[in-house]
Amino acid sequence: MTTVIKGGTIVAADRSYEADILIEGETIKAIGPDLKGDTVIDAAGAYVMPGGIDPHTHLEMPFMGTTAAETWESGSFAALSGGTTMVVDFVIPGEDGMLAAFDAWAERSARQASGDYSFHMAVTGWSEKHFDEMEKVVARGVNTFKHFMAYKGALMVNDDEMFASFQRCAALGALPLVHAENGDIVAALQQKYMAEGRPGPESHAFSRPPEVEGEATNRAIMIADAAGVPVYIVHTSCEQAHEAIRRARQKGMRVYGEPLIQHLVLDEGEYFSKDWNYSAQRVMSPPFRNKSHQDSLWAGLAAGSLQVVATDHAAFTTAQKQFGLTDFTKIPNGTGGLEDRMPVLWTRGVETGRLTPNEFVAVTSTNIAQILNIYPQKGAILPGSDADLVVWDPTLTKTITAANQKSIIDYNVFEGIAVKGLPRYTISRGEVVWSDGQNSGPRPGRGKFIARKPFPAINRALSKWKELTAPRSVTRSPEHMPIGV
Ligand SMILES: NC(=O)NCCC(=O)O
Ligand SMILES: [Zn+2]
Ligand SMILES: [Zn+2]
Repeated sequence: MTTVIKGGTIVAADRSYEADILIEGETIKAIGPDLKGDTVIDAAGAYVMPGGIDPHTHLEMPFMGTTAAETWESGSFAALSGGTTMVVDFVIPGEDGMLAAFDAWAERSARQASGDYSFHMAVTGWSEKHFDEMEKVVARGVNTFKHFMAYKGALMVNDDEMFASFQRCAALGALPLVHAENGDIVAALQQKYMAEGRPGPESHAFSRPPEVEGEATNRAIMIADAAGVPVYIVHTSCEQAHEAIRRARQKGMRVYGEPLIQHLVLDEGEYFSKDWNYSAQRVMSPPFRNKSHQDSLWAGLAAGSLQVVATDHAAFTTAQKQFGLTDFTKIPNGTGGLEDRMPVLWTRGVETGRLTPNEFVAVTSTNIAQILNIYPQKGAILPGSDADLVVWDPTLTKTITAANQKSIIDYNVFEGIAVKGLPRYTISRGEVVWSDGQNSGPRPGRGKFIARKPFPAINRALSKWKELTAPRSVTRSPEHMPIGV
């Protein structure tokens, strides 16, 4: 069974050109003019791009005394409807450890996901068990380990634990990921605002200023350098953190930064609404920042000092947000965005000239596939690549509203934003899983787990350089030593 995507302009991270794409089964067979197939997908007037990859989601995550309400079924369908064909979700171990948590995530996703997925593993403490389990997790196809420098008393790890885990990552060929906020200072500021009788959601932003994120980002980079391993900073939201990443990269360090679509377009004013629900629905960490931070993030994407755009989709209902009605520290942290990342980034990025279409593809798909070591299976339009594609129609428009979304959450943080540029078709491993105007519907269970191999090349380069530049002891002959030693 073959399919031809006809008449479109292929937009890859490195170039744009006109060609048809022949799909055989689940993969791309050929690219060229006048290709023929059993069925034809019309791409006239449209761009054909690699399907989006969201490297940061939390579907059905147990967190802050509740569980994120977005399910694998609703979340993966929401993703496909917005042009995202793969998500990478965070496995958060409980008391039973990493392997038991992996199994729970694998069971939920295998049953429900309609698009492809992969996992990161969180390291939430340090012991011999963590050390041993990390190797088994890598063998199961996970090459990224997440460290929370915030959420004190829950997920947070200290510097020595992070250093130990980063060294283990280096040895296993894995990449550490970091939520960079100084958790001690956040906890102290949270107490201060509560003690002052300021329990509203705006205090969430006050307790997590950009300096708290900048300091932790610098510290994470320093620890990664000491461990001889690259590092990926998740949800980079401010100039202070971006500056740390930029500076490290200029020094030759392999440091990656991930802004979220929310931080690029929504600002701190969201927390000053008179409507408690409205502000609480937007509580996430780090919080939304002001326009100057947004400008910094956009500039970083264009300049290449920031590489990817994610959502950190951690979607809680309004009722769940109300757990923090009298105490902002109890509002479950997180917002949605899976469905809207691609259209909002296109509208605010490409339509305004802040990003080229090729840069759009790089930050929504290709760079992510390369950093996570699944390129060119994903993130590419090349013969042999998975046929994960979006036929992107730059003339389609809609106004985002919770009333029409695929997500099952009862609000949308992008409510009222008019977007121009949407998928005409989303294709996942050769199958049309979304077509504008005709609800193809999700087929829970069709999504596949994508195993990711460790990164021997980068880690070998780093460890070789570390060895060459390591401090050397001085060998001194007896005549150069004080008498009696
Ligand atoms: N970002 C957020 O507020 N919630 C999800 C968990 C995390 O990534 O910190
Ligand atoms: Zn985080
Ligand atoms: Zn997250």
